This record gives sequence, structure tokens and C-alpha cells, in this order.
Amino acid sequence: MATDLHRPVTGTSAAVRVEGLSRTFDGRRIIDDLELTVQPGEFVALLGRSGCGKSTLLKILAGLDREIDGTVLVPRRRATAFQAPRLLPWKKVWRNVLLGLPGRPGREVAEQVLAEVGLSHRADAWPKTLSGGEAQRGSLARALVREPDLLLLDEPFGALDALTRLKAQHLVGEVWQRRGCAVLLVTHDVEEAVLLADRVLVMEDGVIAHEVNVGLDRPRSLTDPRFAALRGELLNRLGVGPVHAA
Ligand SMILES: Nc1ncnc2c1ncn2[C@@H]1O[C@H](COP(=O)(O)OP(=O)(O)OP(=O)(O)O)[C@@H](O)[C@H]1O
Repeated sequence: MATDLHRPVTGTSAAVRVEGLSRTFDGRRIIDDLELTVQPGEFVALLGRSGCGKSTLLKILAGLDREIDGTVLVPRRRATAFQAPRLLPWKKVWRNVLLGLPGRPGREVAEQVLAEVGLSHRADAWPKTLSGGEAQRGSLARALVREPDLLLLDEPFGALDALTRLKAQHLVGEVWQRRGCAVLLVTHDVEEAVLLADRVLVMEDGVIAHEVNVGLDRPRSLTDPRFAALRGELLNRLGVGPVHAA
């Protein structure tokens, strides 16, 4: 197995470079000679039918799955947020934020990033008392505190109600623009992908089968006919069938 997971990507090179990546589970090749490049500061969304291997790819990039063939180059400074916020219930929010940071950072480090995600008022709360949106902000804060060059997001808004989801999407867009890190967002939501990403990838049969450059100015509007056209194109790619622009 030619695994090269921790060779840092430096200088002007890509934030993610994946070459000839394959992953097999129980004899099934879920990822099959996949190629992927993400540029520094680029926001990329990854769509694909359920079970096509999106989360598997993200876990590999996060360094959580190393049973692979191929080459994966990612920055050392990377952080992940998942659909389930995974905050430790026995630690207050601010202590959760500092998890995984080396040394013994002070509370002010957590407070700074909690302010960035609008959660300062819940710093002393226990995770079980947070709303879904607050818990997801906590999870995002825990990722951001590492000052990642690459932020890996796996359906982070999937469990949120529609309004909270919109707010969380807005927050991630803001954070990305402010921080300038590369983002790879796995999502089922085509609108979310077009709203946030520079480039939308569609995964199919173990590879990146399609790629769409969004190319719309930000902030983006769902009522823009070009938005609707991109959404329709992607839905067709996903096999959801013709969708007419509003
Ligand atoms: N640890 C594992 N052992 C065996 N099979 C696995 C394992 N992890 C994932 N798989 C299988 O690999 C395939 C891809 O899973 P993955 O979770 O990456 O899909 P996904 O595209 O993220 O799906 P969804 O959109 O439903 O979350 C699935 O068939 C899944 O059952």
C-alpha cells in the first residue's frame, strides 16, 4: 500500500492532492483510482448518491482511514466537523473547543473562536443543553480553533431545521471568506453546494465523475436564474431528473 498521508502540502501547491486513490471494503471497491485537487482557499462541495463513498473520502483526507492505495497529500493543519457535533458531554462548551489543541491553551483562545461563530453566550454551557444549531457551532469552533488550512465538513447542517440550516450555511460562508482556508464540504443538498462552493464535484462509481464551476458572484441568490440553471444541471447529474428553473 502506497500511503503517503502526512506529507504536508506547502508553498503554492494545492491544499489537497489525491492521486490514484482506492479503498475497498469487503471486496467492494468503493473508491476506484480517484483523482482530486483542491486549491488553497478554494471552497469545494462534494455531492453524490447515498453510499457512493463521500464520507469515506472525507475520512481518508482527515487521516481517520489509512487502509488505502494511492497518494493523499493534505496540509498538517486540517480539521473536521461532522453531522453529529460529537461534543464531549462531560466538558463545558469552551473546554470542548480546546480539545485536540496541543499544550494547555487558555480559555481566552476558546472565547475568541466562540465569538467568531456567535456562541460566546454558551461558553459555560454543558453540551446537552445546546440546541442543534448551537451544538453545530460548537463543533465548528472546535475545528476552527486549530486554524486549519483545510476544513473538512461532512454534512454539518444535515440535522438542522431549515432556518437554522440557512444561518449555519451563512456562517460557514463568512468564516471561509474571513479565514481563507480551503473547504471540502460533503452534502446531499444541491442548493447548499451552489450557494457556498466555488466548484461542485459529483462522485459516482468511485471517482469524481462531474465537475461544475459555479462562477457566480457572492452573496448568491436562490432566485438568480443562473443559480437555478446550475441546480438543475447538478440534479440531472445526480439522476434526479429535469428540474425547471423558477
Ligand atoms: N467501515 C466500513 N466497512 C464496510 N463498508 C463500509 C465501511 N465504511 C463505509 N462502507 C461502505 O462504503 C460505501 C460508501 O460509504 P460512505 O459512507 O462513504 O457513503 P456516502 O456517500 O457518504 O453515503 P451517505 O451519502 O449515505 O452518507 C457504503 O456502501 C458503505 O456501506
